[in-house]
Amino acid sequence: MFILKTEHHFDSAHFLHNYEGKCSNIHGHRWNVVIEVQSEALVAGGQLDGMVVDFGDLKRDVKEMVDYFDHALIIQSGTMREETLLCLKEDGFTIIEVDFRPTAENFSLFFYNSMKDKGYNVKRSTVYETPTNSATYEESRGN
Ligand SMILES: Nc1nc2c(c(=O)[nH]1)N=C([C@H](O)[C@H](O)COP(=O)(O)OP(=O)(O)OP(=O)(O)O)CN2
Ligand SMILES: [Zn+2]
Repeated sequence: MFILKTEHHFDSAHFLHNYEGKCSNIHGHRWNVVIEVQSEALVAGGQLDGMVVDFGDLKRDVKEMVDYFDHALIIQSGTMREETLLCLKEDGFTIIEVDFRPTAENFSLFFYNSMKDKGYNVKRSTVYETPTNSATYEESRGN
């Protein structure tokens, strides 16, 4: 089995709704996203001879997916008053609403599925919220 790994980061703010502790306040992270794709076989012949996929293509797709979230305030839909949201947007702030609580775990699943949707055979997706805290999503064996 061949496994290719690439990573890219984004800098964004978030908060955890219904959380008791400092993470209920708006704060920022450098989120590092590590994507691994797998294949039993290598391409034979042509430009991709001896590769699973071209690192260039893989890196471009991960960057594109991750850059969407860069320099934004990420909020779980329904966790901020509409008036507050409107004011922030009117004042030019970039707000990205997601339909999940923005935890490292949920982001790892989100990026796993996004890469799968792009056609990659994803092995696992890991999201670092801090240099020492990360969450990984991978499918259980048998799936
Ligand atoms: N299982 C999870 N636990 C927590 C998550 C998460 O995504 N998954 N997220 C948070 C907060 O977002 C928080 O920012 C991270 O908390 P913490 O580890 O306390 O952050 P720091 O490293 O910045 O802590 P310091 O001790 O102040 O350095 C909470 N939990
Ligand atoms: Zn946080």
